[in-house]
Amino acid sequence: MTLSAYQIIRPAAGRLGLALLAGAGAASAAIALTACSAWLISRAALHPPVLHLMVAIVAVRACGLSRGVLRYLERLIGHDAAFRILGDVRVRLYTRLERLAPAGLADFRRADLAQRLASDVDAVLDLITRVVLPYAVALVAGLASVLVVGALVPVAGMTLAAGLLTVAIGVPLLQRAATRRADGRLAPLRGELTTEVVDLLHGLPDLSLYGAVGSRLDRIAVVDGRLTGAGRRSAFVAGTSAAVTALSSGFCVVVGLVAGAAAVRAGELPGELLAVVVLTPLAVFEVAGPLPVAAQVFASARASVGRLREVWETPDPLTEAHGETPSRVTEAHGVPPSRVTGAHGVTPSPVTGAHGVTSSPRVEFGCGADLGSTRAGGNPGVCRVGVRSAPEVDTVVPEVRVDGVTAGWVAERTAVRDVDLVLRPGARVALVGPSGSGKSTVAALLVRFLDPREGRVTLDGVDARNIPADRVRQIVGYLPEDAYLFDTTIGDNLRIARPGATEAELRAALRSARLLDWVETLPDGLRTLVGEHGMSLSGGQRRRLALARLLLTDARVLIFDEPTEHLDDETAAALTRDLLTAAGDRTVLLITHRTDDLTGLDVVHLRPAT
Ligand SMILES: Nc1ncnc2c1ncn2[C@@H]1O[C@H](COP(=O)(O)OP(=O)(O)OP(=O)(O)O)[C@@H](O)[C@H]1O
Repeated sequence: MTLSAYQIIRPAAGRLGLALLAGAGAASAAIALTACSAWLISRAALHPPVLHLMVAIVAVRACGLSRGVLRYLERLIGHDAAFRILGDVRVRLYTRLERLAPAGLADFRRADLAQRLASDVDAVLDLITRVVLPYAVALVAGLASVLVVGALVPVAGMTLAAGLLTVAIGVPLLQRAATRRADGRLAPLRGELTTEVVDLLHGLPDLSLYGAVGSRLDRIAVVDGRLTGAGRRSAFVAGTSAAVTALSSGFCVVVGLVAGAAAVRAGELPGELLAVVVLTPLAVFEVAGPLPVAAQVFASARASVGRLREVWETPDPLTEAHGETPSRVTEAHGVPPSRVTGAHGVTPSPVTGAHGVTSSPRVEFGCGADLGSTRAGGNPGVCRVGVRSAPEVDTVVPEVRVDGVTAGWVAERTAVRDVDLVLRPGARVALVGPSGSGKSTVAALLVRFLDPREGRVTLDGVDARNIPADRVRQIVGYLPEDAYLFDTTIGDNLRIARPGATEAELRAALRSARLLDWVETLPDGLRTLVGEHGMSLSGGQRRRLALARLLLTDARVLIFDEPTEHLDDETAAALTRDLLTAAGDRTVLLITHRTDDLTGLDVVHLRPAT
């Protein structure tokens, strides 16, 4: 998937064109204002009848007024276009990130990613308002001025053309050679510095304990030094470029004066036009003056756009299966006792008793013609889950199977190999295994954070790759080991799972997670702030709050990843009991290290991939 320049500007290409026209008009008006004024002053010195000056007087007024209006329009339309483009780029990137996370983002550091999403995206704005528009406007206005001055005094016109080419092309080329990619290094260095500072802030307590704060600060100082060096070099070159631009402008004025005076003496140029030839270059260089800076902005903005492209073009961790049976209907009633099977790496283990699955709607996954209305927009071959009749799909607990799955997070490493697992509707299964054996990876496969390299995960027989990831996650809920709590209230943290939830629903979820009694003792109740990462809660309260959030969803298959980690035995046993009770008739997959108390659960052992 590529991100071309056209794709970037497409949402506001028309507006950009208008801004360009307005900008070129404003620049031409400014140059014409100087030229007309110069002619008017020279001509007036000869005391002609005032009527002979009327056209020039009107032209000066018209140019003076239109310059301001057109400049305003250029800014207004240009920035409007740029912000539209910026908004579109941000939405595209966030959508892409959503698709990539978490498996596709393994190679990116969080702070650097934040830097890319903030200042690197802003560079797109610079690219449009400080590079594309100034260059385009200078091209139009410069060409017109060269033609006019050249028509009056050819040598002056050619000198002006040479001066403008020097400023627009020569100086940027020299700049590029002088900075030796310093400009291009600014964005990555800023990303590196942000990463180091965020790392330091996160790890400050540990670094203090080990007395390692100084060495981290030294590392930051090194990166900061490199960034300052690149910035200083860039600023020095910008200053030199400004000096060369001023010299070029002065040179064109002097040549215009000398060549123009010679033309007047030779009778080839009326005297009052000499001022036009001499002063027009000054106005043109007002327009062309920012071009060396624009070229510098271009170098650093190009690096930023390259960094955005890296995110955009990161290979998709999710794949779509081919050759799937078009559609399939499953009957959910009369669910037989569930069974867990294991091939390589998984010990076969019978499972007893489905838990109260009684509903019997017909649920369809796939791409049957009669489900055409549920086909996922713009993603051929991917179909949504459809329901032929009430009750809702979410009341049905599908059978989830993992068949001969091999998968990994990074290309060169395999996290799980040839895993088989069956979760019959209503089953209660404990997935146990040594640390690093791939238990969380199995969970990631079940919610399509990751797709199998070999084998397949199915929901009621339909390959999960044929069901949009979002939909899979509505059916299969996951409570990760490090479930994230946002720095907001208890209520808002819960509403992430169900934005329209009423207070009664929130309280019911908290009650199921055995947290309601505690919340009711708080002066602010559901409006209590939990702090960054939920730091104002205890470990057990954090987990119960995250559990309540998961219970608030309609997911019919619940995966709990080490929910009792770091809790004492008594609290752990109570939490396990509570979450199994709260799960009701939903399927439960409990990932755990603890093998001491798994009463009522069918135990599946996962062995490491290698
Ligand atoms: N997001 C990730 N990016 C890259 N590699 C990962 C990621 N998550 C897990 N891995 C790798 O996959 C392998 C299996 O890890 P996983 O977390 O699934 O094991 P686990 O059995 O859940 O471990 P634990 O019990 O310690 O949580 C490990 O080698 C780990 O390094």
